[in-house]
Amino acid sequence: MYKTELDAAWSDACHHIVRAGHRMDQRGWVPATAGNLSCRLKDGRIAITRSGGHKGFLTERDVIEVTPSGEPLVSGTKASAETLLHTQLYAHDASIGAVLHGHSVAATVLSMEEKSNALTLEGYEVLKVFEGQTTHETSLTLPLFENDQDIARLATKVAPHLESMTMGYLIRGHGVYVWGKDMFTALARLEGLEFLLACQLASLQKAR
Ligand SMILES: CSC[C@@H](O)[C@@H](O)C(=O)COP(=O)(O)O
Ligand SMILES: [Zn+2]
Repeated sequence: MYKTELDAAWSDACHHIVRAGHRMDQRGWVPATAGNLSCRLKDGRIAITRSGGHKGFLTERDVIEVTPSGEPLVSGTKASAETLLHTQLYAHDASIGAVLHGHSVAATVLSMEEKSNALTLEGYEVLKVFEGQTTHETSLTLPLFENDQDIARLATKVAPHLESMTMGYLIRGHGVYVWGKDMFTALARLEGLEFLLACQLASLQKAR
């Protein structure tokens, strides 16, 4: 492949990340510098947001390349502190092309209210936004992991569950990870999920 084609693919990946970051910010899912976004190019390169950037003001310059084990390719650049949670998903499943992480109010509060190790959403029409669902008479269970500032250690807690997870998981008091075959799919899943989490939060508040 020629360098210009490689660069065009990189630009495209950055564009997807930047647009998704802006949308997540507009929806209130990534307050201040919270959240991180990545995608994997067809040639295997991994593009991820740099650590500490505001996702509402993302530009192409805030996207950096990391190796499959999460090391920045260019020294002096600092990849997301949670890069390992992205790269473990890419390593686990070759069909994953994008990973999104947000810190919405609903994901944060519900993950603290739920005391078990999973949160189940059921009976909602919007469950049908997820592929393969044809009725509201279904449920989606998201694994829920304890938060940990040691991301390598957190990744080891997530690892045994990778095989059984379909599209995402929650971290207690922290937020949500969602993935898909490409950025459009990951973003649509996140949007569906955030809607359901917001509904669940509203019914919890009503019940009190
Ligand atoms: C600034 S609060 C959120 C961070 O601690 C972290 O959880 C996060 O999502 C963003 O980290 P980052 O290193 O910018 O990718
Ligand atoms: Zn986070």
